[in-house]
Amino acid sequence: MERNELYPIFVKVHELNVLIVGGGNVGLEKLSFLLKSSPNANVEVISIDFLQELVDLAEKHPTVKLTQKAYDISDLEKRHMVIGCTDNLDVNLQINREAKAKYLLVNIADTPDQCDYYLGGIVTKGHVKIAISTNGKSPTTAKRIRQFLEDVIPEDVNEMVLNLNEFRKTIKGNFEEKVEKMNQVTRALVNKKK
Ligand SMILES: C[C@@]1(CC(=O)O)C2=NC(=C\c3[nH]c(c(CCC(=O)O)c3CC(=O)O)Cc3[nH]c(c(CC(=O)O)c3CCC(=O)O)/C=C3\N/C(=C\2)[C@@H](CCC(=O)O)[C@]3(C)CC(=O)O)/[C@H]1CCC(=O)O
Ligand SMILES: NC(=O)c1ccc[n+]([C@@H]2O[C@H](COP(=O)([O-])OP(=O)(O)OC[C@H]3O[C@@H](n4cnc5c(N)ncnc54)[C@H](O)[C@@H]3O)[C@@H](O)[C@H]2O)c1
Repeated sequence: MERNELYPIFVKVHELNVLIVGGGNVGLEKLSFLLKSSPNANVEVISIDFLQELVDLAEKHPTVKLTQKAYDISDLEKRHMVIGCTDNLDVNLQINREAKAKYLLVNIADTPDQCDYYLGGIVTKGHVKIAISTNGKSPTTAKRIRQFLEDVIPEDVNEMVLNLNEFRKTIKGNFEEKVEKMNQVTRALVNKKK
């Protein structure tokens, strides 16, 4: 069977510069998911025209900038990541090519073979964040697993994180002793009831 070789990372998009090219339905979907998880993401959306819904969403997020123009290579200056989602295949291919030449991470929405990275389904419970990918095989499955986990993971998992964060500051000893202590107090979570 083909392996999933993707390596997930959690990116500080509020400290990076993200470019989205294309302000239509797909641009709106990608921007919505990005802002849902990262409301202060630094994003510029460049597009010939914009869906009104996308304009309304951008107005609620001061770190989102909209620029009305056709894409050209200069738009890739000072970016860390790029998402291309125009309705012009040639432009999307051009974005992919030009971004790759600059060693930028590029995603051409809904086009797995043109992506250096995929956007995933995301579950957020306070400080706990879980990202889901099906290796690009079934976004619908990623969405359903996201909905399932949102339902079954309790909201107060965040309390555990905060409590353990406090507790860990009180433990004395070397690194091994601390790890042992943290494992001791959380053991009940994984020991199944007999
Ligand atoms: C997770 C999520 C995040 C997000 O969008 O931010 C996401 N797609 C979502 C939903 C969704 N997208 C589509 C449908 C319609 C049903 C369907 O086709 O299944 C639905 C479901 C719905 O809307 O109900 C259309 C679609 N998408 C892709 C293709 C091409 C293909 O599959 O080959 C097609 C067909 C286009 C066509 O037919 O022309 C490809 C990609 N979509 C990905 C991410 C990446 C892989 C993620 C992974 O590894 O699993 C990848 C590879 C690239 C990328 O875009 O990053 C978000 C759910 C968020 C959530 O709800 O939590
Ligand atoms: N809508 C969907 O649910 C869906 C699903 C799967 C695939 N797709 C595909 O994804 C692509 C985008 O779909 P969409 O629904 O977002 O299209 P759309 O027409 O709603 O939006 C495309 C956007 O790209 C912009 N654009 C076009 N050329 C540009 C350029 N040179 N520079 C900058 N901006 C430019 C347009 O101004 C427009 O805002 C299409 O190829 C479509 O076939 C769409």
